[in-house]
Amino acid sequence: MSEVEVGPDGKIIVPDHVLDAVRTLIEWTGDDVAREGLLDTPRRVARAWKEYCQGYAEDPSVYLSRTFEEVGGYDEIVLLRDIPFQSHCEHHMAPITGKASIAYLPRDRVVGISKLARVLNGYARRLQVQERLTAEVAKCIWDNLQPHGVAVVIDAQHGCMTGRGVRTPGVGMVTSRLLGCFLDDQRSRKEVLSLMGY
Ligand SMILES: Nc1nc2c(ncn2[C@@H]2O[C@H](COP(=O)(O)OP(=O)(O)OP(=O)(O)O)[C@@H](O)[C@H]2O)c(=O)[nH]1
Ligand SMILES: [Zn+2]
Repeated sequence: MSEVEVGPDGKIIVPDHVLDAVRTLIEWTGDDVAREGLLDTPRRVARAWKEYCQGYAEDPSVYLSRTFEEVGGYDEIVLLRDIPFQSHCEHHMAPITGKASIAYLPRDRVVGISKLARVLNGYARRLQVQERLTAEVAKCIWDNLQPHGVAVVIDAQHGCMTGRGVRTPGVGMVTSRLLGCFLDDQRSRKEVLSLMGY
């Protein structure tokens, strides 16, 4: 990822070639980059994209480095249900909006629950396909917490299918990645999917 410079106003300084790229796209779509309402748009668009894609500047596994072992012997499923998120598809750079449910069965330690949402956002704020996003979140939890099982289910709508192309608003894409006991043991799988509401 390229380094960013920040100005005295605390905002990212956008290099000229990035401004030019946005201007080129605006012109190509048919508008006039010199009209007043669009003068600052290239800078805003560039900064917005840096924010949409701020996951490139993060290593989500860092969020799972702080764990707690004193959990009163709790050894059941921990689930964060229906976490809203936004990502962008790598094919059209169109928004992917949806919700994710993330569960794990701890082995000997748990993590602060907000960290599961942080891991999700760390991967969502990149150019993605939903399948990879689902797999990356699951793998990160599996590798770093070494739990008995991990389950991630994502239900999302793709802007490239609603605002353009096939234009089918309201269609959800559902992906899942089950690891460990949630993959191997049918009862555990049923339990976690039912807690998630599936
Ligand atoms: N599997 C998968 N496909 C996606 C995802 N996001 C977007 N797509 C699809 O990526 C495909 C790209 O297909 P192409 O034929 O190369 O592009 P296109 O001509 O713009 O396709 P249309 O969207 O059908 O107009 C489309 O079918 C999209 O619906 C995703 O997260 N996972
Ligand atoms: Zn797309």
